[in-house]
Amino acid sequence: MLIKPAVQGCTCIPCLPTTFTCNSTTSGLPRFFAYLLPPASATLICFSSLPWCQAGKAHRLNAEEREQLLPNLRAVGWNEVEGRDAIFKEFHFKDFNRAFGFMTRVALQAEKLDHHPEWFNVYNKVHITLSTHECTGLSERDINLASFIEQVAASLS
Ligand SMILES: C[C@H](O)[C@H](O)[C@H]1CNC2=NC(N)=NC(=O)C2=N1
Repeated sequence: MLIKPAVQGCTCIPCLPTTFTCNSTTSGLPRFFAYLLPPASATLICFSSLPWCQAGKAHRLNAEEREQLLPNLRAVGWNEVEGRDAIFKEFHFKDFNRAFGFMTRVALQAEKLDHHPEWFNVYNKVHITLSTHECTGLSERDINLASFIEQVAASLS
């Protein structure tokens, strides 16, 4: 079942992926799988049907949600941090301008979402760790921000 972003989807993310497939409900909320294009090999990311600004307190992802969401992020280079409930990815760009441009675009969206990455930059490298203070661990906010970050990185490479 295909759903147009204008009808459903996470309104917190303006740069919505192009294709949505509707799945069964989880915890009473319909969930949507977005195939991010590019990259050519489709990446599967799940969004809540509600933007988190309306979704109340962030909750730590449960085992079922992790099983559903993390493999797709692992496939594009995100890894779980050892000893901490967070995800990490290292990005490489052609030069400092591209790295800083990437950070600027992510920063503006992070501020809009009120969800901020922990990051480190030197020259063309950007290290990003995502975790949610509010629940001291990984929440859907991190998955959504990682998805946005992937889209920005793909648009710059
Ligand atoms: C008060 C303010 O809304 C919160 O501290 C926001 C800001 N940025 C945030 N960023 C992250 N990564 N997690 C949060 O829980 C969070 N909360």
